[in-house]
Amino acid sequence: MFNPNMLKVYFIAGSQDVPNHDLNEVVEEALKTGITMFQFREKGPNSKTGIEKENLAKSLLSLCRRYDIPFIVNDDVSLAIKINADGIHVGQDDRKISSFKDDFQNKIIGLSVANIEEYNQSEIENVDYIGTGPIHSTISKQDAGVHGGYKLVETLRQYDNVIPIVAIGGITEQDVMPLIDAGANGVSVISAIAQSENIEQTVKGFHKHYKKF
Ligand SMILES: Cc1ncc(COP(=O)(O)OP(=O)(O)O)c(N)n1
Ligand SMILES: Cc1ncsc1CCOP(=O)(O)O
Ligand SMILES: [Mg+2]
Repeated sequence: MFNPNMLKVYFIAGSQDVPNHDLNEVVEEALKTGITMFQFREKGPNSKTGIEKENLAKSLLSLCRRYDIPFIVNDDVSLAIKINADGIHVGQDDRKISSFKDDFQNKIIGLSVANIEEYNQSEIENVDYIGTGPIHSTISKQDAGVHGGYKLVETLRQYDNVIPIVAIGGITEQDVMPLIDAGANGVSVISAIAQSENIEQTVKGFHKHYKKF
């Protein structure tokens, strides 16, 4: 089911990231123009909860299905199971993968890993990819911690030359080449797409840099 090419232009968003727009419209535009995976991250100030969150998740899931793009849920394992999402992304402080991995057979499991220490304490054998960052400073996650630059990816790639890595944190299209050079398989972005005034141009801009490889 999982293929590392899915990490190339991995869009992450929740309604809080598009305060003046309908998230369904933003995600549909991004799907139409070539994102390779989507993560529903409804989290932080002004995000939806309960039935509103669930209904939004369901409508975004059906949009992703229409474009045949994997729909991943951030953090909320119960929601992912309930709506039959294509996968789940968890961090170091979220639920342990061993506690839910049986429910995600043939689905995608992503884990945030920022450094070797986190790598060594993680159930790497149970994950399809790792999300590494923050590469740069970010406006989209208040507790993202100190940004570590391309070196974060380089260090993890030297340690494990197989695990698919997606970079995250303040990424724009100019970062694609150096991140791929550092060993990433793709980039994940919130604001570069969510705040774009021309989503088509932005998504195609990311893809353009892969064509140089
Ligand atoms: C692809 C990807 N990588 C990293 C993260 C961050 O996950 P986490 O550290 O659990 O933080 P929250 O996103 O839950 O605030 C991610 N979501 N996606
Ligand atoms: C979820 C997450 N994890 C580390 S940085 C980050 C936010 C990425 O958002 P942006 O692409 O807007 O910097
Ligand atoms: Mg998390």
